[in-house]
Amino acid sequence: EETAKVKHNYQSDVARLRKIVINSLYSHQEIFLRELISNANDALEKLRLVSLTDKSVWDGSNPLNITIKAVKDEDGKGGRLIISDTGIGMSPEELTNNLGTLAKSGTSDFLAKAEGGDTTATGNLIGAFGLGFYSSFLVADRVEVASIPPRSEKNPQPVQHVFSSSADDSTFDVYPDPRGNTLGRGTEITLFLKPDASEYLEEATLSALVNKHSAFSSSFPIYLFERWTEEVPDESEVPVPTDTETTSAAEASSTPTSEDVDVDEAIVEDITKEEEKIIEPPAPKMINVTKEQWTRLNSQPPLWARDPKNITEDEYNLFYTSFFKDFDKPLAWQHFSGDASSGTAFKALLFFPSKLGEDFWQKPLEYRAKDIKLMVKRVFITSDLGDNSLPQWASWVKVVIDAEDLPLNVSRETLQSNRFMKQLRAMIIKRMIQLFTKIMEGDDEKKADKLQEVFGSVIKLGAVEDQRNREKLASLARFTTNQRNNTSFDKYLENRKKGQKQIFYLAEIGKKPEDLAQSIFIEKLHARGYEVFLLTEPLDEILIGHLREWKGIPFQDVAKAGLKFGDEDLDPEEEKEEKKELEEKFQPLVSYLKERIGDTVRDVVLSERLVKSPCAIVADAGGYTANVAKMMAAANAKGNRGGILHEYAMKAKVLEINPRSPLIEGLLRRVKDLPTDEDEKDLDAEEELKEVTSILIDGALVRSGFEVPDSNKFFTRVDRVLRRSLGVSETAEAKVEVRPAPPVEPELPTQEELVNDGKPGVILPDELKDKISLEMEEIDEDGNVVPQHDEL
Ligand SMILES: Nc1ncnc2c1ncn2[C@@H]1O[C@H](COP(=O)(O)OP(=O)(O)OP(=O)(O)O)[C@@H](O)[C@H]1O
Repeated sequence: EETAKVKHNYQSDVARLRKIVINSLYSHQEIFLRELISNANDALEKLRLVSLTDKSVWDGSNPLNITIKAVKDEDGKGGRLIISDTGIGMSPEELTNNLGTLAKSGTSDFLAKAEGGDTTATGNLIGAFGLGFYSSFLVADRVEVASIPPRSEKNPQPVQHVFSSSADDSTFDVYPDPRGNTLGRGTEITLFLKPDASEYLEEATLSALVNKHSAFSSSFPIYLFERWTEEVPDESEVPVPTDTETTSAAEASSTPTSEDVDVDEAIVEDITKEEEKIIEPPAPKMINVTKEQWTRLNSQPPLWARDPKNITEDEYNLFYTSFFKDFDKPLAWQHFSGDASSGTAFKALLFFPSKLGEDFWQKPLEYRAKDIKLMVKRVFITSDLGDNSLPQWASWVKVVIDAEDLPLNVSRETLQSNRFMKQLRAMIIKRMIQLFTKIMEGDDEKKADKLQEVFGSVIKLGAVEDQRNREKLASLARFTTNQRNNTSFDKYLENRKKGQKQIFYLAEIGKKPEDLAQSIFIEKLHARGYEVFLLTEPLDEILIGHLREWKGIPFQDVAKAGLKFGDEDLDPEEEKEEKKELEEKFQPLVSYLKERIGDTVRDVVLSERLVKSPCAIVADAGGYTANVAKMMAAANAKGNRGGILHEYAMKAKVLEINPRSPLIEGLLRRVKDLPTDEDEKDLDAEEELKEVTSILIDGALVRSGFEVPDSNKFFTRVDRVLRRSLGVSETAEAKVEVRPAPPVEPELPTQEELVNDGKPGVILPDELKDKISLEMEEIDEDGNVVPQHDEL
């Protein structure tokens, strides 16, 4: 060849990706066709977009389409598959950059995962990530891409180039196409199929595959080259008179050679001859002719333009997976049309995926919608809504929307200020909430559960983020309570007790609802049959903080002061009397504790919320609950101190004691027994009581989810109390004899010492130690084994 080939090395990520593709996606071989068609479709869309502003690129006359042609080798075994488009094409630089490098962010992480054998990653690989061009190597040993950009003012003399690569090369070549400009414009991808991929040479297979995966993925026509043979009367021949001899002569010409005819066929032939003698006149002479034709595969109008009544579930699923390149079927969809108030008629399809991509949760606040495909009269315009982009919580939704009468040749900037575009955002969100509601209120419980599983957090995020739709989204949010799962705020209110003027909740991030249900803060509520929301997700408490109330009823953190059952007024007289008595009775203990509590808590009160537990630490209305204190501590560890307010909030806690707990009664007795007279002071008893009190307060902190201020002291105290109850001396120390380490040894060990000492760096399990002997070889700088010296 005259033309110089330029050899390039693949960027290392490409080499890795190709390897993963070839090794791990073997069972998904067939996706290559969908990926290549999708690339061709993109190239055609780009051409059409460019031509809106530069007519020299495409004047609208010559066709925009995708063609597929299979060419079998002469020997009938292998062959080539050629996929062409008349799109934007690629210059030699673009061939090198687009096909030789991976420009996508997050690729490396992704590849590492897939290489580590993460099988969910392989599914994502096809879906979220998209393999694009590299999927060619699933079916091809070698791929040649010939491409030429359109003639334009900037590039008046484009030259058709070829990118060529084998599946196992670490390099690729780019060179001028020796055939010259055969394409005119666009790209032609030739796959030299692997021996085990020869099924993709069958037109029926190809046609079925396009119908399955790609029929909807392009609005440009996709043509398949079909070639078949037909038996037709040979019109070139003069009609033959009924003459047996000519017939057998004609037959002889189309019969295989004698070597090919086996015995069975010879017999069949005999029978045929017999029959011929009976049937007169003989059939006209037939010949085989080869017929060829380009058949359009995707002649149906796009799915969104069709009547929903005539569309099957399968069709929606297939459309979704191919159009949005998702590996999994959608969870739900809505097909709708209408006239926006701007006067623009449109048809639209909205899908909920069956899971949220990892990239969404990694950075939900930076995530931008990328799957809102705006079409005008079936022509793709943009998926960039610019300033009208969806709020984060909704940005994962997948929508195709086809407007009838938007001006086609407007720039993207003017498009964004178009009224229709401004309405689009609100319209999509409205439909999303509608679809959420429909599923939540529908009969399909499984689907509703799945919806909560996948989108539960997103709904809560929306309720926090989207003030306008807060009510609606919050009403879709579901929580676990001490009584049931999947409870909405409305359902909670239906279950409210008479007089109850608060919605009770308890929050601790990361805890399991079952564990939270054991909390001392809900002991009494639970025992009395009140329902309490158990909030365990980070967004839950934030949402409640934003809402403050539901239908006029305020939320009450049950770990905070201010909890009211609401039926206190209904308390019988005697109970009120009893309460007063208790307060008087426990007054000495309360006073004693108030002296002892120091900095940890602000006040000591008799508890209304405890049933079995002796005491609890409850946050003031303005203070931090244990949950918030933990989050603040984590934030402070990163260096931002909250100042005085923070200090205050950390300390704004109250110790509640349970007058019905025997432990507290016992404590009261001890306090009362303390001699008050200076002379009679029993220092031991005083000290003991102090210790017991400290343990009780610390225990209350831990039980209530807080940290003890000094865990060392705490355990020393516990230790002392244990000794006392075991009758062990409180001062006796552990008998210890510590042998000091041998003296300092600055010399490094010799090789021999090391070798004899169980071979450094190689650790064998005990049971193998005497079965395996390791032989050490010395290796010189060039990597050769140095001959061992004879042992003396
Ligand atoms: N038929 C084509 N015509 C013109 N350019 C193409 C064609 N096929 C691929 N390209 C170019 O090569 C680039 C890389 O293609 P590839 O299929 O690997 O990834 P992609 O299409 O960008 O991403 P994805 O397949 O995930 O959507 C494309 O972005 C495009 O610029």
